[in-house]
Amino acid sequence: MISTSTIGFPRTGPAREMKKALEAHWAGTSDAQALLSTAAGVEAEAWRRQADAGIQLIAIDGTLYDHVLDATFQLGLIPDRFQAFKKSTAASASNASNGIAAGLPLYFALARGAEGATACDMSKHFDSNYHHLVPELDASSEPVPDWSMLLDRVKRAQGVVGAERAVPMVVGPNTLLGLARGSFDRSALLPRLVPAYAQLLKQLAELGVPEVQIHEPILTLSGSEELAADCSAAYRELAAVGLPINIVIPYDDVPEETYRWLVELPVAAISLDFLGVPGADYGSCTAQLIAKHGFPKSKRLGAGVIDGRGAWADDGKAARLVASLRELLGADQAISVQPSTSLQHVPYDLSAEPSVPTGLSRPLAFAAQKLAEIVAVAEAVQGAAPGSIQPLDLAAFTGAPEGVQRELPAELIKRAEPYEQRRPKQVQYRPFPTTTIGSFPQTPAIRRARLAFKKERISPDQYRERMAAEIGFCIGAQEALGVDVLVHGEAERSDMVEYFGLKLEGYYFTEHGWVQSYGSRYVRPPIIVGDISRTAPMTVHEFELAQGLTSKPVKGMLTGPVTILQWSFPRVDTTRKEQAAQLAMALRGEVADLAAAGCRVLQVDEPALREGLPLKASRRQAYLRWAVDSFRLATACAAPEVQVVTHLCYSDFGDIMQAIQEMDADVLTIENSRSDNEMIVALAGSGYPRDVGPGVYDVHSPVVPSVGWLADRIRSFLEAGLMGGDATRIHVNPDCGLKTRRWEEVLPSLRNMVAAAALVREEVEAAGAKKEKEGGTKRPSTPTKPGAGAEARAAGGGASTAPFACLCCLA
Ligand SMILES: CN1c2c(nc(N)[nH]c2=O)NC[C@@H]1CNc1ccc(C(=O)N[C@@H](CCC(=O)N[C@@H](CCC(=O)N[C@@H](CCC(=O)O)C(=O)O)C(=O)O)C(=O)O)cc1
Ligand SMILES: N[C@@H](CCS)C(=O)O
Ligand SMILES: [Zn+2]
Repeated sequence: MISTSTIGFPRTGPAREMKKALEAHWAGTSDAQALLSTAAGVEAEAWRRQADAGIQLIAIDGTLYDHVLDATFQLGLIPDRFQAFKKSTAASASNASNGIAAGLPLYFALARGAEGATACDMSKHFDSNYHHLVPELDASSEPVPDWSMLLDRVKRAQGVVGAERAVPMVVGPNTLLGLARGSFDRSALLPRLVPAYAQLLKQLAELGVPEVQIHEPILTLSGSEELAADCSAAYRELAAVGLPINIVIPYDDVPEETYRWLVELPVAAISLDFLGVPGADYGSCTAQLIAKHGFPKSKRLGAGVIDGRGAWADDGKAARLVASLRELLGADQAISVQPSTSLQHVPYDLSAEPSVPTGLSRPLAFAAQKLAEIVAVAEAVQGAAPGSIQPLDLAAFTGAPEGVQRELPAELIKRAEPYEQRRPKQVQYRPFPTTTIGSFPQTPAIRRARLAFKKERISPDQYRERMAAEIGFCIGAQEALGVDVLVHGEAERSDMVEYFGLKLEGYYFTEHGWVQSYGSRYVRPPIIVGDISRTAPMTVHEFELAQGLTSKPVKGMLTGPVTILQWSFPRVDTTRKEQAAQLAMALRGEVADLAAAGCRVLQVDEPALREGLPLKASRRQAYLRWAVDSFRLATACAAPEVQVVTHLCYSDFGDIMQAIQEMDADVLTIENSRSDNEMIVALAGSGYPRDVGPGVYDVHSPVVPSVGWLADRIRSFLEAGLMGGDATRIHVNPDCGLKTRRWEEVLPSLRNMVAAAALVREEVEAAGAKKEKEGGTKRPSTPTKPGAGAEARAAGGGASTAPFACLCCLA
């Protein structure tokens, strides 16, 4: 009764075929049919690999961009602003032989935005570094399902692996609603979605699939216990179709109360995550839940025991776990061995790596290797020899445990002076100072140069010169645009985490270990294999080059310890907390070196701070404590005069406002533009007392925002009451880095951003002057808290023309 199954596989292709095909299609160099044909090839290759590995029930995965978008799109839940695309899709579908191809302009408009329609918001998928597109719903949302994409995929899969092994997968209705934004009543909308899913199940049954996987990770969240009645009703209706359902719940254990009713659902199989987050200091409670409450004999237990999102091989634990489940539930209990999450979170195949250091090739496992592990575990347990899988001695290759930074030293996490005292000593700004988040376009030329350097076709000196030229160009461009606080552009960083991993001791790097981050954007997470330390400065050279070219402040630019950890594959022999502390100590050295090199504004990005938040409310405080303390450990050595900026993006931060304040940064730049000022309202509402740079435009869209549109955004910050209307404390910047954009988009976008800031600045100053004239009231842009003295002096000396008043001007 032990079988094998998957619940998702990398959708990238072994050699990033999907990325290349998508980018060619968007660039207009390949048509829809070429894109669909590449996608079909990539999908077939993935299914074939799973079949060849011996997996019995193969999840029929695949997407052109994002699987959550696929569900929203096929349910026809299209926001009104895309009406024009909807109509043109309908028109071309009626003429075209291939309706899927005809739908692509609308599909990609939802994903990437288009003229007149901003893209759907993008958000972290649970606590992973994958990003889904957020469904937008309202009370009147009515599905208009067309499941052609999925049905077409299933038919193709049946041709590859046989009808008996091809298991379709779809994001479930509870999860879709749980991830959606908008004003709607979940209980009212669910019954409207369910018939659309039932229609899919009927069509799948007609195709002769053995079962369907309905992915419901939303059931891992605290609060899911309240879904009992709605979810049970929905699954009763779906089960009535007669197609066996496997409800798949990855990313964490389910809350105990949820487990109680989950096992009663009329489904054929329940797939649970037995592992949770790799390296977390808390474990998954799934095995305990089963031990305590049992598991119904009538259903198959999908045992997610192979780590779907860690890079390490199973160490024998999986077989032991399955064997113990079998002992508990009986040898007649149907159990399927499978990954804890979709394997989309790990690279495709370790054997593609040209050089894996000795001692690592056995313990590491990517998607292809994990398939073999699934089969080996099932065979071992079936053959009653779970011990045949040898445990690994992790300490043997991860270095001496004595080197581990176990605690965060309390005396090192406080800055020398409190915020109120140090902020007046830092760089002061005119109203609406403009800046960017760090990266500028990673052009094909930059990537080619890096490749040439790696392949030793150019010397280290030539590569350094190339990067220096990029920095020069970048500084020149920002000067010409009139940006106030400059950045060096991050040309030398292939990725903001990979770069630091490469410079730090304790990491292993892959050459082909790509993992999809969103759409056509992939990352190569470095793998932590030992204790982490810094052996030399990592960013000082580039900072000095850039600062040497301008008198405006250039931001020192670092990635924070939590983000480096979160976007690496962590060790599993020590906790994440300990690894974050090691990273923080290494970064602390860099902060000191940057400050010594004259850095006045230091940005430490923590976009993954929220991503690392445990899904269960009860586990959050402990995480936030060490996460915030790690950031402080890295930054607290900065002198009071150094302005510490942090940047957060890719998440909603409403529920960690307190932690954000505790980071003790002087300036917070935060993604904002896709979420309708939600963050601004939250910040204004909480009376956040420090400088804020809310993103004014979406960096994921190729659309160049107009001056008028940007000015409205900036005005809306004042209207929301941000910083009490003190415009010198409201920084104007894009949502995130510009590395994915082209200069042709960046230059006009930034030009418009600077112009919009100037426009609203003039308005604010004119309004202030008028008020002053009328009643001698204070100018709205005059700060009343820290920085007031500096601003007053700067204003006296012509604040509206000076880009900023720096420390030396104030001396
Ligand atoms: C901020 N984000 C990040 C996340 N995670 C990270 N680890 N890093 C992040 O920055 N998570 C949240 C968000 C997600 N956002 C993004 C945004 C952009 C990307 C991205 O652009 N990824 C690139 C990666 C490309 C890359 O690193 N390339 C390497 C190798 C160069 C290369 O591929 N060379 C080619 C030949 C090139 C040629 O001839 O033109 C080759 O080897 O074949 C490099 O630059 O050195 C992407 O393009 O996908 C990711 C996440
Ligand atoms: N400094 C980084 C932050 C990304 S979250 C960048 O600009 O790309
Ligand atoms: Zn960002």
